Amino acid sequence: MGTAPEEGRERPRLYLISPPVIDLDTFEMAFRNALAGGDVACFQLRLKDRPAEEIIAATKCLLPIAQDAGVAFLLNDDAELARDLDVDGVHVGQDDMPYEEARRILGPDAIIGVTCKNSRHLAMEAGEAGADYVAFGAFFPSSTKSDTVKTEPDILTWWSETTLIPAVAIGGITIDNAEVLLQNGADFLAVAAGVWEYKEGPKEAVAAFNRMIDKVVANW
Ligand SMILES: Cc1ncc(COP(=O)(O)OP(=O)(O)O)c(N)n1
Ligand SMILES: Cc1nc(C(=O)O)sc1CCOP(=O)(O)O
Ligand SMILES: [Mg+2]
Repeated sequence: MGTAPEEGRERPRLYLISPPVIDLDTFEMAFRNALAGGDVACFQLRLKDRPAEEIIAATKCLLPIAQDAGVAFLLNDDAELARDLDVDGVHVGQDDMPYEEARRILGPDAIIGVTCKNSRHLAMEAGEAGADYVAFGAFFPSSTKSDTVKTEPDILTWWSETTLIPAVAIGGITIDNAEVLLQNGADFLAVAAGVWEYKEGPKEAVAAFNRMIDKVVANW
């Protein structure tokens, strides 16, 4: 991972979120293509409200691919399933389970991220509790999730000046709108539709995000 020498800030990275519903046969190839496109830090399997068997089957197929590529694999919502499937961690929202419970289930080494919407208070709470990252958003209208809270990029500036805990930016992020989030201090860009629905395909989307990140970092 590269760093920007002037500020000692880590190079921001891409955090892929799966579509909420997938056809595994098709998605496996899309996933391989995405990971072949360039640097990806993390993948979150977010099969929203799908049966456990579907999540288990998708994890068994996709986890080895992520591991081969050095990409962390997180489940959305379900810490117990994350433990049982031996993935790298879980993302929990405010209506899922408290961070502390997820940590108790998954142990000290798991990656646990917490949704903080547009709330400085929630982020401080999650950070003090020990979250590995806090997620702010939605910064832009999302075609993937409807119940979002509009969030302004300056929360990322405040967070990056307040703490070293990484900030994940999420919600409607595309290659065309992401730069402001990087300029404000996002450590990770969490993206679903902006990759899976990119007109030239997921591999080119990941490549284009990485080119954009490199361009921004070069000007720090
Ligand atoms: C990285 C990241 N940030 C936010 C969310 C949203 O979590 P949540 O509020 O629990 O909503 P659902 O994703 O469960 O619908 C996320 N999943 N990932
Ligand atoms: C899972 C999720 N959480 C959000 C939040 O605001 O907390 S927005 C979102 C959807 C991310 O997908 P896309 O990149 O297609 O908008
Ligand atoms: Mg959730």
